Amino acid sequence: MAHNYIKDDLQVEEQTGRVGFQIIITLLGGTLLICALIASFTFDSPDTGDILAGIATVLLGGPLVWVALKDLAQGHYHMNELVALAVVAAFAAGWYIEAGFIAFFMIIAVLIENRTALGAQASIESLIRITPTKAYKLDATGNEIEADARELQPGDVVRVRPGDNIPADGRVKRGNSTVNQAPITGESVPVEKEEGDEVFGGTINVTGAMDIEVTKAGEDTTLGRVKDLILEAERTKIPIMRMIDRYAAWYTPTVLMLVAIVWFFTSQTADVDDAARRAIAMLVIACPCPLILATPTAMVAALSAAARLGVLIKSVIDLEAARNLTAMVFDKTGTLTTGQLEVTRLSPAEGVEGADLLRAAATAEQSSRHPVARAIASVARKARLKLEEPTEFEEVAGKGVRAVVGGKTLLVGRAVWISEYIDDDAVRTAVQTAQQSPEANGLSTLFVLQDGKLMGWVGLADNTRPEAANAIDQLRELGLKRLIIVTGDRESVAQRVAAQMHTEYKSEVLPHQKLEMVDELKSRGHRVAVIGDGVNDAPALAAGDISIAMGAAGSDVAIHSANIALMNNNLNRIPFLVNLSRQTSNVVKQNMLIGGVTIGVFFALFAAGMGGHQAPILAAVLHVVSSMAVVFNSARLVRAGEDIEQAEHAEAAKAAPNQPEPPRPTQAPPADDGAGAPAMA
Ligand SMILES: Nc1ncnc2c1ncn2[C@@H]1O[C@H](COP(=O)(O)OP(=O)(O)OP(=O)(O)O)[C@@H](O)[C@H]1O
Ligand SMILES: [Zn+2]
Repeated sequence: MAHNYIKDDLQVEEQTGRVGFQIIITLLGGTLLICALIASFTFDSPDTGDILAGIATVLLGGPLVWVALKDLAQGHYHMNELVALAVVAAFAAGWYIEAGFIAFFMIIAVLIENRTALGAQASIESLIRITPTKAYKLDATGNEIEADARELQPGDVVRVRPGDNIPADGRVKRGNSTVNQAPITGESVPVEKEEGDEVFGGTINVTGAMDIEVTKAGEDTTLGRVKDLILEAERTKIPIMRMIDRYAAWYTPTVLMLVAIVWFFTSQTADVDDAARRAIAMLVIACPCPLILATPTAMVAALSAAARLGVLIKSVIDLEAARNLTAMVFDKTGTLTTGQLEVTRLSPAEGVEGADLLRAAATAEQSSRHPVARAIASVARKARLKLEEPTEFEEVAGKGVRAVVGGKTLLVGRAVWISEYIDDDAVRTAVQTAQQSPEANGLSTLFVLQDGKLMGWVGLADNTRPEAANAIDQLRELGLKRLIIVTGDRESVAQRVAAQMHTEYKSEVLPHQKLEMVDELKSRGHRVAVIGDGVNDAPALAAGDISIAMGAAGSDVAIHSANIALMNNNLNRIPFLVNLSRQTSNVVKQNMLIGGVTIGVFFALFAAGMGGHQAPILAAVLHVVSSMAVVFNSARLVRAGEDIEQAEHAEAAKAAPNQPEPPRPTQAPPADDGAGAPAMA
């Protein structure tokens, strides 16, 4: 904040309270000033006017001078000194009305600056303050008791009805519904929720009633994390902001010196009053508010626009850097594709039953969170297979899993890795043949090995995200030179996806090779963003100049491992980010120009005697106007991404009327139909 009337670290509410008090003082001072003006015109004796203006100046200028003195006493220079000095000088010269007006305009500037800054912060706060305070907890007998949402504990079960805010993060225990997750994910299309699905505190339950088992409550929820991150991001600084902080100490003395020089010469040639007016006007116009506000107001506005679309930028440094990216490395599974794989083929080896192959694969994969593991688990559930608990389990990143069940060792994973464990040449050839077979073409394949014996393979398919190709086209139009898909999956799958996206690709890459690729791009001078879902790509994410985690809602790891957390899975947020970064940079440049030109040009003009008798008040008005121009210019950024939002709203509205299921009453868990078992080959 430009003038430090208000401590940054106060809570918003307290700040708002302070601002309210200041408005009253300002209004009072302003009224007195106007009375003083009228009095000085209507009464012959100027005394009444002067007394009123004097009181107004003390009311308005008092705090200003007080803060300046306090700053001086603490040994740091701020811009307050310049204005304070101007007010004191005008007061000392007996120009009470001028002194009053300078103080008045300064305070108006401060109020609007603070209001707007608070406004931006408050918009984020409002995004955050949606955390509900009430919850309906179910006790052991199934009775609802009203409870404080902040006092919920993991394990509690709460009931939410249509229209309720969901009080905490949790998992649906009974019932189903659609949920508007926009407060967290920035996506207004409601999401279907059924038993076992994850829900987030602060999102809005739309159609049905659900019982939810709390997994995280209070500050631990996703909403709590998001709030912390946004507030932290606002405190971060890009280098130019640090530079301004550093030069601020030199600024005030330099201005004072220049003013002293002008004063020295003009007081000898012109009359002293004129010299004093010039000096006062120069002090006022030199106040660097517009320059100091130029960057932070733009950054905060951009951060809040991004947050609204579910793009959590954790530091303004990354917001600033995004505009200069030249390359992007995309993970495939879960990033460009939905990551919701489907088992489309079971291909048991001779003498093995399809069901046994599936059971073996599912048993080994039980504890894995990899998308392929989930796909297999889901089919096994639908086929109602009973699974044994492995006695040993190990996941080899980017390769597969190893489990020991009933004394037998199961290996499930990619062909190359599995082949390492096959002694029999004929079997190894069989794996290769299967891998190259037309049935496996375009499918992700997992081979299952039991005690060195091949049980067969499982084929999985994944769909590309509908908006992916378009998002990548936009990135290309934005001038990004290299767009590369890097995947651990096999060639034929990677090639198919890359063909749809018109990008380069690299397949069958191990996690550490993803990292090496990023390093290589960087060594060639590229500024690289890595976009991943956090599964087997954490090292690559860490290596990027900027890392972007997809679908971060619900995954603390993803939120924390990347510079930018995308709370939804919508890839169009990535070109939006690059655009936003460029817009923000432009706004900052415009602001600097507005501030620099106003201060530089008018400083010189006032030195040359512009404005005559009105110079001090004119300077105060110009200072307010230029500060406002900067603040409002920045505020334009808050609207960035509105087109995306509107398009999504329209889509949500279109989807709403023909929703497949009417609101359903709670309780009865939907029966599992057991259908959907995959085709047996
Ligand atoms: N838990 C697992 N069970 C079985 N196979 C696995 C497992 N984890 C990895 N694999 C095998 O290793 C390969 C590479 O995995 P990795 O996670 O690196 O990439 P991916 O999921 O295929 O795609 P992307 O790299 O685009 O995310 C997978 O295609 C799969 O064949
Ligand atoms: Zn100022």
